[in-house]
Amino acid sequence: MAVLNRLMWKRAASVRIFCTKSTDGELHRASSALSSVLPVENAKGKSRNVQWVFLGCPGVGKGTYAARLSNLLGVPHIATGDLVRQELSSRGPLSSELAEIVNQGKLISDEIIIDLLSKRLEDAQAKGETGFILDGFPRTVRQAEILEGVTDIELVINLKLREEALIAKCLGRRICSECGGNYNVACIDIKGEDGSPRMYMPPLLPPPQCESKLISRSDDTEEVVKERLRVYNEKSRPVEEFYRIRGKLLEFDLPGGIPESWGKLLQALNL
Ligand SMILES: Nc1ncnc2c1ncn2[C@@H]1O[C@H](COP(=O)(O)OP(=O)(O)O)[C@@H](O)[C@H]1O
Repeated sequence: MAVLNRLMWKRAASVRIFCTKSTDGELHRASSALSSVLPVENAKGKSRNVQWVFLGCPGVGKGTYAARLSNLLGVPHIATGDLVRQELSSRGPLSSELAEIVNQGKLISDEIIIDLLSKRLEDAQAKGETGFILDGFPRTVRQAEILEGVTDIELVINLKLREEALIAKCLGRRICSECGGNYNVACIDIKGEDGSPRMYMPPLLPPPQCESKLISRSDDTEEVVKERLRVYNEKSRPVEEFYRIRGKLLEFDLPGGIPESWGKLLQALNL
């Protein structure tokens, strides 16, 4: 109970960030909230609760592979993009401000994202979940520094795919508005050129009961996807280097769709 009280108090402090202009002090409060809920047993080797991060451009498939690994290893898959979308659909005080930023393809502030992540980790702690696979966080060097300051990330998997495939994959993405299933209607077939092999990614079509209920994300338009790629190169590419110099980065070039890539990814991860 004392732990919970402490968390609630820290939450109250970090929630105030929503109402005020951000300062380093407030970011510090948010990162304290984050450190108070991150699991520590892992570092002591009590159990194998992986603490992994997925990096990669929009549309590369971070969510797909992180979700599969989360099922396989029994650790929560925490996608900050999902946390942002939940906040948007809650129609809380922040939602219109966040919608504008997300629909322009920009990043939301480090303070807000850390606060959303802290709340999710509090829920994980309450449910007794241990370990995590983070997807979409960290996305700036500042976020990476904060995370590195509060926990020991073991491995960072950097998924890579050619840019023409990334755009087509984002534009083909569909979600079932009823069951939440993720599908992709794009059929990607890029001819091999200059020594690079042909890349074929078949569509991932929905079952008949979902077909009439498919929706697209509002930020998956061509203009916004291009802006998200630009922002990735500017703000998130340096995060790859941050982990590379710390010896934590595993580069993984996706050879094609899920059937072709999944087994190779498991091999690369020694699973
Ligand atoms: N770590 C983060 N820092 C800042 N903004 C974030 C972060 N994670 C998600 N977002 C916001 O949520 C949006 C959707 O995130 P996500 O689903 O991970 O997108 P993508 O498909 O571009 O990887 C991002 O474009 C950004 O506005």
